[in-house]
Amino acid sequence: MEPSKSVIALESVTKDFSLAGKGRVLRALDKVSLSIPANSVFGLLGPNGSGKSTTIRLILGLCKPSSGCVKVLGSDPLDANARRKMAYLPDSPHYHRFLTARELMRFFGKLIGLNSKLREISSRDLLVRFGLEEAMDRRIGTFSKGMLQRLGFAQALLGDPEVIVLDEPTAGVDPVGTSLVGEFVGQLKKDGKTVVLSSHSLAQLEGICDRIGILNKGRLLASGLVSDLLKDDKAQNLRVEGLDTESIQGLRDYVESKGGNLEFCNGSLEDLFRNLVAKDEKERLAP
Ligand SMILES: Nc1ncnc2c1ncn2[C@@H]1O[C@H](COP(=O)(O)OP(=O)(O)OP(=O)(O)O)[C@@H](O)[C@H]1O
Repeated sequence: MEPSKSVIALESVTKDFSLAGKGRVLRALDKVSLSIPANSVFGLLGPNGSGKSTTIRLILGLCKPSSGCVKVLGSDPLDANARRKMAYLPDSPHYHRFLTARELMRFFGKLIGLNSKLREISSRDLLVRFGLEEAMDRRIGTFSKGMLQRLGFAQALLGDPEVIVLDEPTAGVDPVGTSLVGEFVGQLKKDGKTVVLSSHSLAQLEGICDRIGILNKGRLLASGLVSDLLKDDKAQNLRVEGLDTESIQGLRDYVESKGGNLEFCNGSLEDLFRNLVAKDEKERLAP
């Protein structure tokens, strides 16, 4: 997709950080280009230090590229109009313990400029939607982790944003919380939103994202539709049970000698990720 049609576009973005006192720079992102179309769920994957948070910060306008260009909804991420349509949920938001859920929603509603009527209606609707109806007048300090997670989702949706950025939404979350993230993101997609999320949890992202970008040491190794990337990946699995390698080979020879085909299925996102990172590491070591 052309960058102009993207909701989020990075064009050859490099981000260098100067290392204080060392007179050197650290290249956190190296000529990264990616394009995220409207109504997609884009997962940023990568090992520690690969540049996921830096990419998110650039998209949110919290830092500027050293070179290259970032556009959100066709504008600079610092453009007030673009910012109004963006929401961000950090991995572990810190809310004031003494506020009630409703007060917190009012507070954020005020911050984003909702008038008092809309603030009240949206706060209530969102708290109800995320199962916090009974708890909306309780202090946040008494909330369980799951309730805090749901409150975070409700807060992120105040102002009806078009683009929602979730930083590591599945980090440190149990399987119930993880499936809630899946449901939440699935609903956002149905509502026509564009979602960007980062994670180390490959298996979880596979069910949630329709597009991914894989980063390693600041380089974007692959990006696109999960289905296309997995189709292209050379690592495929043969799904058979109870056979050793020799028998599988025998089975393959036999089937092929009869003019038949063995059924292959796509590898997992985990395989794709591991293969790409291993290949990149090998290339970096090559003289
Ligand atoms: N403000 C900064 N000053 C100096 N170096 C930085 C700064 N922010 C990030 N870096 C470096 O840039 C690289 C990419 O960091 P980034 O936080 O984007 O990676 P990440 O993929 O989000 O990592 P993690 O999964 O561990 O959170 C790392 O080497 C990091 O140390």
